[in-house]
Amino acid sequence: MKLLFKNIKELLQVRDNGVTKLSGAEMKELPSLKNAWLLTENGKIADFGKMEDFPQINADETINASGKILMPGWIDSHTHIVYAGNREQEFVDRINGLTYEEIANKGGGIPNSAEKLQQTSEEDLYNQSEKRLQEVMKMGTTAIEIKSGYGLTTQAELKMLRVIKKLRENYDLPVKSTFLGAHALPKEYKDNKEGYLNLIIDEMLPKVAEENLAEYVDIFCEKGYFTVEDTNRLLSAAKKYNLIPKIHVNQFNSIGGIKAGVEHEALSVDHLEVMNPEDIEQLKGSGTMPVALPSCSLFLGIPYTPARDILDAGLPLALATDYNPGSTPNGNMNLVVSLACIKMKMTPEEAINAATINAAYAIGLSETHGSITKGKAANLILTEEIPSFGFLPYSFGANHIDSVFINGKKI
Ligand SMILES: N=CN[C@@H](CCC(=O)O)C(=O)O
Ligand SMILES: [Zn+2]
Repeated sequence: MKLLFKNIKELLQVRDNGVTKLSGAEMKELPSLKNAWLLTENGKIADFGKMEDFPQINADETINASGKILMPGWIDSHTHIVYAGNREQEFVDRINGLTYEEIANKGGGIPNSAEKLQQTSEEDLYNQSEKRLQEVMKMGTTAIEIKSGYGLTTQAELKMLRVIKKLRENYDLPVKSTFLGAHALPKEYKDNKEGYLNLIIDEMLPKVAEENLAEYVDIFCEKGYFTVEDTNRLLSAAKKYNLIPKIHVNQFNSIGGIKAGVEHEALSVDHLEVMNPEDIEQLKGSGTMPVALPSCSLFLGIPYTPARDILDAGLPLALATDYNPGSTPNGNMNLVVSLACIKMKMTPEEAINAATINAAYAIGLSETHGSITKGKAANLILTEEIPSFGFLPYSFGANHIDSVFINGKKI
C-alpha cells in the first residue's frame, strides 16, 4: 500500500537516520521542508522531498495536504491509562482545600484506585482502558507507554499488565509496558513496607518476567512512598529479569532518586517538578532522559519542571501526559506541548522535539519513530490548515488535527 501526501505546506521534524535524542541547544532546531511531498509504503516512510523536485509516483491513494503541516505523531512515554473508575471526589476535596498529600494520608489516592481495580474484571478493565487509548490516538498519540501500579496485589498487577498486553495485540501503535508494583503501599501493608517490597520482589517480579508482561520497571521514589534505599533494592532485583528502570522521582521532594536512577542506568526519570542543582548535575553525561509532565502540575497546582534549567545545562528533555485518575485525568499531548511553552518557557521547537524524538527515546523507539526519516514508521499527524507550527501550542486547548496515521493507515 502506497500513500502519497502532496503540496504539504511544511514537513516537520525531518531528520537523518541516527538522530536518537536532542540535548540543550540542539532542541532549538526543528528542521523542515516547505512545500513538500512524502510517500509511505507498507507502513513506513519511503521517501520525501520538495514539490519542485517531485518525481512522478503512482500511489494507491494521494492526499492533497495544501495549507497543512505533516509531522511525526506525538509519543506519550508516561501514562497510567489502565485504571478503573475515576477519582472525581478527590478532585472536589482538593478544590475544598486538601492537598494531594493530605488526601493520600487520609486513605485516598493510589490505594483508592487499587480497590476499584481489584473489584473490576479484566474484561471491564480492558473496555475502560481501550476507550482511553482510542481517545488519545484521535488526539495524535501514535506510540504510548502504559504502567501497572493500580493493582497492588499480585493478581491485580498481573491483570493490569495483561490488559496492556491485549491493547498491544489489538492496536497497531507501539504500546510499551511498565511494571509499577511499587506505586504505593496497599492498605493491608500500611505499616509493613518491608513485607510489600518482599512481595513485589519475591512474587510479582518473577511472575511478570515469566509471562513476559513488561519491558520496564518503575517505582514512586518519594517521601511517604518509597525511599532511595527501596529504589536501589527494587531496581537491583529487577535487573536480574532484564527490566529497564523508568522511575517516578522528584515530584514533591528531592530525596536522591535521580542519582539512584542514573546509577541504575534508568532510561528515563519522570516528573522532576522539584529539582536542585545536584539533581541536574547527576543527569549530565548519562543516557537517562528527563521527562516532564506539565498537565500533572496544572491539575495538582504544583510547580512545573524547570525546563530552562535542564535545557540550559545542556541536557535533553521529553514531555508526556501522565494520564491517570489521580493527578492527571487527561491524555492530550497537544495540551502538554502548549503548557510546556506557556508555563515552562520552552519554545515551540523545543516542545515539539520533546514530544516526538526525545519522547521516542524515553521508550526505546527513537530508531523507528519520532521523526520524518526514511525507513521509520509512518506514524503521522496531518494538521488542519494552520499558519505555522507555532500555532499548535499557541492555540492552547485546540488540537488542529485533521487526521492521524499509524503505519501509513488513517485511524
Ligand atoms: N505520582 C505517582 N503516580 C501518579 C499519580 C497516581 C495517582 O494519584 O493515582 C503520577 O505519576 O502522578
Ligand atoms: Zn505517573
